[in-house]
Amino acid sequence: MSETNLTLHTDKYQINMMYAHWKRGTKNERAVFEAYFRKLPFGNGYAVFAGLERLVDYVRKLSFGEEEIHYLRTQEENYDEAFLEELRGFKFGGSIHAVPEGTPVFPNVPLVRVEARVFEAQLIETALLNFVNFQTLLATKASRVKQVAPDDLLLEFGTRRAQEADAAVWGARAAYIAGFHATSNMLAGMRFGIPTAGTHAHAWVQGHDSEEDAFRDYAEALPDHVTLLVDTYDTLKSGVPNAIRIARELQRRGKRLKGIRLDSGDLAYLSKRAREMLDEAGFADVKIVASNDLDENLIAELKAQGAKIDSWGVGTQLITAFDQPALGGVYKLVAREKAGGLEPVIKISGNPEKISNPGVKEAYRIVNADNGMAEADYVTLPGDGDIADGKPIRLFDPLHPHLFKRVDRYRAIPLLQPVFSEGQLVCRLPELDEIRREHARQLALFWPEHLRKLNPEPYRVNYSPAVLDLKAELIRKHLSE
Ligand SMILES: Nc1ncnc2c1ncn2[C@@H]1O[C@H](COP(=O)(O)OP(=O)(O)OP(=O)(O)O)[C@@H](O)[C@H]1O
Ligand SMILES: O=P(O)(O)OC[C@H]1O[C@H](OP(=O)(O)OP(=O)(O)O)[C@H](O)[C@@H]1O
Ligand SMILES: O=C(O)c1cccnc1
Repeated sequence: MSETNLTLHTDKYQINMMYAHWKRGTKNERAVFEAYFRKLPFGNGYAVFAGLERLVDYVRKLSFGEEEIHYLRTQEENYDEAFLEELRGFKFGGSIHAVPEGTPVFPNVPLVRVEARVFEAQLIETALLNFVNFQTLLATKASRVKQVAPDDLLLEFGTRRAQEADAAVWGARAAYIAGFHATSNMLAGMRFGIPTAGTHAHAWVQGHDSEEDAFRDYAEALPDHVTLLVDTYDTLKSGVPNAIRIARELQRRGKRLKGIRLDSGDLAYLSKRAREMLDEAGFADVKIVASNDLDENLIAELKAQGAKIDSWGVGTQLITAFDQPALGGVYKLVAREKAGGLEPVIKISGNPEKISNPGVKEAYRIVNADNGMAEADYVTLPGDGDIADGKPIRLFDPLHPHLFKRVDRYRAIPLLQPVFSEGQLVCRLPELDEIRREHARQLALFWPEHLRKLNPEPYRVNYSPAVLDLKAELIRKHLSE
C-alpha cells in the first residue's frame, strides 16, 4: 500500500488547472489555501484531528515518474510535451502548517494551511482532503466510543467490514489515537506499533466435534492468551460452562483463562449471568468481552442496563463511520499573489455558512489562565489585534454580537504548527503513543459539557474583528461589482 506512487491520487481538474497555470505563465504565483470543516460529525461536540502523518509522507514522495507522465499523455491531448517535461522535475517546495494529530478541533478553524506555488498547492488538495477527512472522521467516531467507556478495554475489530485496506489500516490508527487500546489488524500493528489483540471465530468451534474440545485445543495452543467465544451453540448452557472447565484445567497448569467473548443475544443479560457463573466458580478475574455491531450508543445503553462487560470489540459501526460516512472538510484559497504581495480572496455563496473566510490566518486556543480550561478558539490575521499583545479579548457570540464574554488572563496556544518550510520537513513527527497521550491530555482542557455525546454544548469559535472586517469588505466589494 505505502509503495504506490500517490502523485496521481488527485482529481483530473487539479492537473488541468496546473496545466492552465503553466500555459498562462502563472504557475509560480504564490497561493495560500486553508483546510477546515464546517460541521461536526455525529452531532459530536468536537472532532479529533488526524491524517497528518500520511499527508507528510505523501508530500515528501510527490514525484511524476515515467509511468505517470506517460499516463497523462494518454489522457489529454491538449497537454503540451513541455508541460509534461516540467512535471518530471516537480517537487513540493512550499510551506505547510497544521494542527498536531490528536488535537480536538472545531468547525471553521483552519486545520492545515498550505502556502506554495499555485502549481503545487492545487495538486495536493484532493489527497490532503482525502486523508484528513477520513482519518479525522474515524478518530472522532472512536473518541465517542471512548467517551462512553473511558475505563474499559477497547478493541478495534473492523477490518473485514472496512471500505478496503487503507481504510482499515489508517482507521485502526485513528481509533488508537482516540483511546482504543488494540486492533485486530496485524498490518496496522506492524506498521504503527499499535498493540494487537484477538480471540477466535465461530469457525474454530464449528470445526470441532464439540465446543469443549474446541476450547481445550485452543487453550493448548495459546495457553497465555485464551479468550473463548462462548455463543456458538448456547451461551449459558454450554459456552460458559465449557469455558469454566477450561479455566480449571488452565489453573491446574498454573495458567489462567483471560476472558470469554459474547457475540450475540442480549448482551446485558448474558454478561450478568456469565459474570455470576464465573464468579461462583472462582474466576472473578476472567474478563468478559462483548461484540456484535456495537457503537457508542449501544455501549452506553448496555452500561446503563448494568451489563458486566469489561471490554468492547467494535467493528463495522466504527470503521465505516456508519452513521455519518463522510466529513465535509474543504480546502479553500484564502490569498493569492498579486503585485508582489499576497491579496486576500473570498468565495461568496448564497448560503452564509459557505462564504469563505479570506486572508492568511492564525488560529489560537484560548486557555483561561485562572482555571486552565479552554474557553474558545480564536482565528486572527497574523499579528492582528489583542492576541499578539496578550490584552483582554472579547469573545463575541457570532449570531448575537451584543453577547460577548471577556477573557482577561489567558494563554493563546497557536494551533497551526510548522510542518514544511520551503519544501523541507521542519517538524519532528511524534510517535503514535505520544499523539495518543497528547490527545488525552488535550481533551482534559475542555469542560465535560462540550464532550458529551448527546447535545453537547457548542464550544466557541471566534474570529477577530480584523478577519470579520476583511470579510465584510470583500463581500461588499464583490457584490457592488
Ligand atoms: N441488552 C441489549 N440492549 C440493547 N441492545 C442489545 C442488547 N443486547 C444486544 N444488543 C444489540 O442488539 C443487536 C441484536 O442483534 P440481533 O437481533 O441481530 O441478534 P443477535 O443476537 O446478533 O443474533 P445473531 O448474531 O445470532 O444473528 C446487536 O447490535 C446487539 O449488539
Ligand atoms: O460486529 P462488528 O462490530 O462488526 O465486530 C466484528 C464482528 O466480526 C465478527 O463476526 P463475523 O460474523 O464476521 O465472524 P465470526 O464468525 O468470527 O463471528 C465478530 O464476531 C464480530 O461480531
Ligand atoms: O479477535 C476477535 O475476536 C475478532 C477479530 C475481528 C473481528 N471480530 C472478532
